[in-house]
Amino acid sequence: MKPAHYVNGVFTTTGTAFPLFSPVDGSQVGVVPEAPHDVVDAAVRAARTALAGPWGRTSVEERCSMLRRIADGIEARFDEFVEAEVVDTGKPRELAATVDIPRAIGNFRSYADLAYGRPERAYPTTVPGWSGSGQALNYTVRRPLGVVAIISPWNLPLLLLTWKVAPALAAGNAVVAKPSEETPSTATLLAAVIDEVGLPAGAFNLVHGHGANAAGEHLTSHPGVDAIAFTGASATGTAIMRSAADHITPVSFELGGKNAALVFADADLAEAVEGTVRSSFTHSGQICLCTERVYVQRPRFEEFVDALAERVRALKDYGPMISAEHRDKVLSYYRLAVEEGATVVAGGGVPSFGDGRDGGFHVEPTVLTGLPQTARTVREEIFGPVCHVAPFDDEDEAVRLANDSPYGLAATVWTTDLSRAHRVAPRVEAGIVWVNCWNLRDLRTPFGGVKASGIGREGGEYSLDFFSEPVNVCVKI
Ligand SMILES: NC(=O)C1=CN([C@@H]2O[C@H](COP(=O)(O)OP(=O)(O)OC[C@H]3O[C@@H](n4cnc5c(N)ncnc54)[C@H](O)[C@@H]3O)[C@@H](O)[C@H]2O)C=CC1
Ligand SMILES: O=C(O)/C=C/C=C(\O)C(=O)O
Repeated sequence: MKPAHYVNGVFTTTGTAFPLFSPVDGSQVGVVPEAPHDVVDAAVRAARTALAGPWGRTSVEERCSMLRRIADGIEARFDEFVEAEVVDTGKPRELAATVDIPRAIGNFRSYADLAYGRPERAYPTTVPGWSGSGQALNYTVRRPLGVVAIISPWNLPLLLLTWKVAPALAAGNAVVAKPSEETPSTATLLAAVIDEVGLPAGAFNLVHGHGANAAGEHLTSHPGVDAIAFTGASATGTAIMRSAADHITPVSFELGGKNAALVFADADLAEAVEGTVRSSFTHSGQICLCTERVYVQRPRFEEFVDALAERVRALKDYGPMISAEHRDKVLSYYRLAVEEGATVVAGGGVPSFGDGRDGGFHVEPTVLTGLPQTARTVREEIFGPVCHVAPFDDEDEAVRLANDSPYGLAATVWTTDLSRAHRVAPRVEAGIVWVNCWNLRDLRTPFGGVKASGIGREGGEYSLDFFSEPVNVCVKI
């Protein structure tokens, strides 16, 4: 299915088309329509109208049933979704088939369960001295925020889009979504499924296009938008927040990370190495949760670096960077690392496959050592298949190094000492701390970051809270 906007229940390709390239071999695989301002305006208007119409009158039971049917609809077209995700991102098919698409289905099912079973609190109130009984019943009802703009990135396109769309719809909002300009295909398929399920026109709208000075910015600065949920770069979060400030629009932000792994000398080293291969190199490091800083307790430092480097040199079946631009950015960090004095213990360049992939946007999985904590390579998010490994001496130093970052999204602690795990985890300034694992996700848990890694929490009830407004009703008895 070719990328198309979906506005008020109608597919359209209005707007200048821009090319879509395969990250695997650099070939052009399609075109994407850039939504002009009037298409974005029409989407926001359609969403507003939907709230005043049948969509605004749906019960939570009806919405949850629709969410389940959307999940079924994605499942019925599973292979088509996998193919579209692979074409757009170049990620290994297995990753799309075992993570991205199943997780999108899971997002709709889990929010259907959560929204349906959601309790609210009531407070029997007595106010001494109040004329009459002085008694009341206070209870809370939740009302949707209204028109919600959802802006999603290219790294986990359907997973991250549906992570926001599902709770937004469950809570009764009308959605205008803009996926990344690099990955429009699964979002268009999602619109097709939503169309088949028969959501009232305007409840879900999709516009394609770029971010700054284009469809994305027009949407996030739109006075008709009541809330913005965004996942992407921290710098983009800053820009969106500026637009949102004009209308005091609430935001939920999942931003970048420069995530640390702490490997203590008592860790199961083989497990820590294998875990770091996953945490640093899954999807070629293009996940905000990926580890880019590894700190290893000094007695095991050399052993860890040798074992990690050997595993990383053996990685062969990895995907490309999303674009030529992003590849160039990652390679500029590989050069910067050397200028800053790094030792490149694995990778560091561009691979040669001897086939069509040489026209694509691959970079080598890379392990660095030898940089000071102040190096830009150690402080800035690279978002590629690279980690820097440095030694530490004791627990306090490990925590200090982990926290010495403008970001605070995720961290991993590798230790067999349970007391240490419980001591260290709460001291790390991050939204998520994994112990002896990485990216083991439960969709009910709070998800988000501190410092430059975001604002607010999504996941489970946290998303339902963001996408709704609590209203206190006080009934005098
Ligand atoms: N989840 C994460 O943490 C992600 C981090 N990144 C980082 O960001 C860098 C840049 O990648 P991009 O694709 O440019 O990420 P980005 O943050 O610019 O793009 C994410 C989404 O925001 C939209 N957008 C961009 N500027 C906007 C604006 N001013 N107003 C409204 N919407 C806007 C984009 O069109 C896209 O849909 C990457 O090199 C990587 O380091 C990128 C994607 C995801
Ligand atoms: O929810 C997950 O499992 C993964 C989330 C990843 C991001 O938010 C990201 O890479 O931006």
